[in-house]
Amino acid sequence: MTTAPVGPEGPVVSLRGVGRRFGDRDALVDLDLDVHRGERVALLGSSGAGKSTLLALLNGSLPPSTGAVELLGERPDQLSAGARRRLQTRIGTVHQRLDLVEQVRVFHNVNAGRLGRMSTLTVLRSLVWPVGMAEVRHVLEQVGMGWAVHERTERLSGGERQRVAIARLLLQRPELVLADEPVASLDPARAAEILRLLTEVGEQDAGTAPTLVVSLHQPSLARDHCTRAIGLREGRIAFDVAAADLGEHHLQELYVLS
Ligand SMILES: Nc1ncnc2c1ncn2[C@@H]1O[C@H](COP(=O)(O)OP(=O)(O)OP(=O)(O)O)[C@@H](O)[C@H]1O
Repeated sequence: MTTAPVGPEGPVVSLRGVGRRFGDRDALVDLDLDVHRGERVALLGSSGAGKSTLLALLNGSLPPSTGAVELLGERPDQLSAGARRRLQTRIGTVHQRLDLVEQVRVFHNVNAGRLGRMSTLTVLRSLVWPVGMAEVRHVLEQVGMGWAVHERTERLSGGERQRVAIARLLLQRPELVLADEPVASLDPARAAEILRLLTEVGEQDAGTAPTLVVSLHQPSLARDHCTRAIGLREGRIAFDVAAADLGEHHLQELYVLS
């Protein structure tokens, strides 16, 4: 198994001729894509364009139907289940549904960020005697939730839950951060704040530039927080431009009904 981080030159994500089919429907068609360390990529596209499918390929949870997906220098579809899980501990994903356990206290949810690095015994023991509380407190403070360490997760608002999910990511210290519409239900100020936090996840250690792929519906957020914008239309790349160059004509390509 290769565990060394990908060198600065090697792409964090490399897709060659990648397609994904569900039954008789093509969700993604013949994608070629490289993402390099430090890039912040916004994925734009109308509903059903293939954004979530692409993010599932990028976290190794979904194999491609055709072509090759390489993540952090490895082919997840060619790894054993154990090696794939280890690879996935190096990739942090924030889903729309956040995947928090509602009935437990916040520190348990944050501590789940290191599950891949702890033995099963330590995981079970930590349910009773939580480990690493100082670190948990620290990452919660980073997202402005230091007060919530012992709160029950079910009592938190939607925006607070989102911050807890990001604190969990901070503890995981992933090399690649993936986020599927993380700000879809937030007001503009909160949306900007969550994106700022997401771009900072990888900046904890000196010299570690964050690599982020995030699906968004608001082009202004892509321009403000990302370096690159990729438009998906009907499973294909419609454009791939510097985020600063994202213009009205790009969006028309995506959102005008055919
Ligand atoms: N598990 C699945 N089974 C069957 N079809 C699927 C599955 N996942 C995705 N699809 C189909 O693949 C296509 C792309 O879906 P995907 O969820 O990737 O789009 P999206 O761009 O993320 O859309 P949205 O913005 O609505 O979340 C859609 O036609 C969808 O119905």
